[in-house]
Parts: sequence; C-alpha cells; structure tokens
Amino acid sequence: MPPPAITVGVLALQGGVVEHIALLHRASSSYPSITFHFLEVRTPEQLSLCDALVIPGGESTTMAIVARRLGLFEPLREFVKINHKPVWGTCAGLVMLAEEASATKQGGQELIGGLDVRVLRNKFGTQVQSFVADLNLEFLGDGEGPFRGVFIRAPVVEEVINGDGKVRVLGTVKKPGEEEDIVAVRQGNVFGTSFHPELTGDVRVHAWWLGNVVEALSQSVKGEDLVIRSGKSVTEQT
Ligand SMILES: NC(=O)CC[C@H](N)C(=O)O
Repeated sequence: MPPPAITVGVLALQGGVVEHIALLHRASSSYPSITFHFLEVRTPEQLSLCDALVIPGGESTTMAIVARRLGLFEPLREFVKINHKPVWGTCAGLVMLAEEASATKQGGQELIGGLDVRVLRNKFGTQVQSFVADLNLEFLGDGEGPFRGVFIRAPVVEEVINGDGKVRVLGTVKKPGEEEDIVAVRQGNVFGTSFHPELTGDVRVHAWWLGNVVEALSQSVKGEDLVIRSGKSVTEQT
C-alpha cells in the first residue's frame, strides 16, 4: 500500500531548486491518490521530515561548502547511505552523490557519495559549450520518443568503481566525433543524471522518479532491494 502522504525535499542551498519543485508538482498529478508535499531543505531538521530528496544542479563546490557550514553532510550521508531513502541528483547533484570525482577544485571537494562511480566534472567544457541532445531513455518505457537532455557544464560517469554490478547505466550520450558517455545511472535508491530534466518542461523523468519513490515507500525495503524497472547493469552491457 502506498503511504497517503509523501514529503519530497529539494536541497535548496544553491542551484535549480524552484524548477525542480515546479516539475515535481506537475509530475505528482500522475499519482492522484497520494498527497505530496514538496519542501525546500536547508537544515538537518527539514531533511528529517523528508521521505525522498532531489539534489539539484548548480555548483557542487559551492553546495559542498554550504552543506558543511550548515551541518548537513552527515545527515545527508545517513539519508542516502544508511536509511537508503530515494535520492535523485541532477548535474551538480550527481557529482555530490558520486563516491569519487575527478577534475575537482584544487584541494578536492567533499562529496556525499552513494553511487559507486567516479564522475568527471565539466566533461564537455565551460558554460558556453552547453548543449542539448536527444536522449534515448528506455527506462521511461513510454515509447514517447527521445528526451531532450540539457547539458550545462555537465559531469559524466567516467568509471564504475565497484564492479559488483549494482550500478545500472540508464542513459548515454554520444557527441559527434566523441566516445559515448554515461549520463544517467542508478544504484538502488540513488539515481543520478548529468542533464537537467527540470529545465525542459518535459515531466517524464520526474514522473518516473516519483513512481519509484512511491514504489520504494510502498514496499519500505532497503535501497539495494528496490525493484529496478529497467536498465542494464554495466557488466551486462559489456
Ligand atoms: N549545471 C550544473 O549543475 C553544473 C555542475 C558543475 N560543473 C559542478 O561540478 O558542480
């Protein structure tokens, strides 16, 4: 049985917060029997009210500094890695959810972790090299055609660093003349995208993720046991 009410937080230290909340509101209409509350999260107390969390795009270095100052790092790690609550990171949010990152700022930067991957920050260059690409996101399973991926100083998943097959590749992009890059991954309760669905007006990824949140809370199982609706494991792919 799905819970009658679900609180979804959006980490609101910096970055694309209102855009996510707007699309989450729209996506929630796909689940009319459930009351959703969407909460901007800036404190450990607010985080403790959440059943699931979105970490938006923005600038991961800034987010990390602010999260540290506000005493949010340990509560965030507990939320993601001990309580296994559903979490989705977009762009800078994906960086924050990686266990390792390369091309970090000098001296490194603090990460929450949860995804056994190393991300490469700013893979495609600076702001002016931002681009849009049609992505084939099979996990949406809707047959409604490609999803417009918006990439802004985007990271990619450079390597899966724990080869036990729990990291599932859900999306890739291939720029002309370049090799294919991994831009969407999932490991149990943690989902990450290099691109920004909240900037497209296309509600499909938000609706899919909210569906997973509902499913996870209905089953109230640990992250590792969540039903993976689709997506091949990395080992299956190679
Ligand atoms: N649009 C974005 O979120 C950019 C992410 C940024 N390059 C970072 O590493 O934090």
